[in-house]
Amino acid sequence: GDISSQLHGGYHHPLARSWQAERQLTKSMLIYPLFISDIPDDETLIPSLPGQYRRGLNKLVPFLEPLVHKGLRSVILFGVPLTPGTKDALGTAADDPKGPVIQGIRLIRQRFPQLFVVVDVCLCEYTSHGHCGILRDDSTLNNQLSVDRISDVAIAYAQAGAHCVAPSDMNDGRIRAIKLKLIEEGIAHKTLLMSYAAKFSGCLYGPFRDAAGSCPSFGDRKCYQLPPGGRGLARRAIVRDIGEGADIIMVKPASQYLDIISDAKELGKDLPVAAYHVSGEYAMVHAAAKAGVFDLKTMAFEVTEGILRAGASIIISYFTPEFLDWLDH
Ligand SMILES: NCC[C@H](CC(=O)O)[C@@H](CN)CCC(=O)O
Ligand SMILES: [Zn+2]
Repeated sequence: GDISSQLHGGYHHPLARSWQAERQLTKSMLIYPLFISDIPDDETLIPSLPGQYRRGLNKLVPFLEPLVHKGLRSVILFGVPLTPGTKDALGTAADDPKGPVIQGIRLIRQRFPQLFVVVDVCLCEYTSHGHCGILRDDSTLNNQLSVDRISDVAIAYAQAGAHCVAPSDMNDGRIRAIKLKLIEEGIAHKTLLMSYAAKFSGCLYGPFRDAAGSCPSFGDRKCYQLPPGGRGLARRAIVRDIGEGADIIMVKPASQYLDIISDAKELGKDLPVAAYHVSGEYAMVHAAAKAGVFDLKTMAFEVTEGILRAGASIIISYFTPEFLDWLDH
């Protein structure tokens, strides 16, 4: 037949097939989420997040040592305050210098200087109401108070040694506020600002909320996380956050939002795009593999291939420890 109809020759060999991919997963693309609690010797399995644990400060180093040895390059920290009475309406504990996150930053920076430390910035783990900001009397978010508080927390984490701060709150204007305060504090030159720019509401965060104890005590996050159908809103949020000074744009969740990752790459073609393979997506792959739908490792790579194909070059993934092993063989 017509010679232009012949494509098979281009991918008949495994190496040629690998050449067809614009990006291939490497260890340096992976960021591993860590749940750090305020009970020093805590090491508790998170039932809804297979193989993942909540750990206190005393358990972090022994856990991380072998992973760093295997090539772990970056972690993203989430604080899990368990001590009763820690939470309040303002999320005061979020930037407690004695809290698990700030102490975790210092410990990890000191023991693993080669690790790139990303810190999630939000209030939902520290507020009594569980929302990602400060509320008005009518229970809607007070944008100005929330942005002021979130940006203060981001600065505290940066000053404690975070290489990167990543606000996952989805309050309007927090990227600009954080960038301005980083500049005022004279640390903008050594702090990467990664925006959860296109973060969608939905049912894929359940296991995380179990782990972090960050469920909203009433209502939901539909008025500040993006509506799943809102592709235009996501594009507008991405353009806005790039304009406000984001150094990396993140899309979250990942596997059901590949069009948004592709949009982010198009709109932010000069920035790296990150994608967060969230707790529900991770748990889904485990549950399906356990049900015999497919092989776990095969699917973990297949999901990741799609996320990379869509345009991401950084992946936040709970599969990171396994990928460190799988990528070596
Ligand atoms: N700050 C929001 C946390 C948010 C989940 C939520 O909406 O509660 C994500 C953490 N950044 C959840 C991540 C996950 O599910 O893995
Ligand atoms: Zn939050």
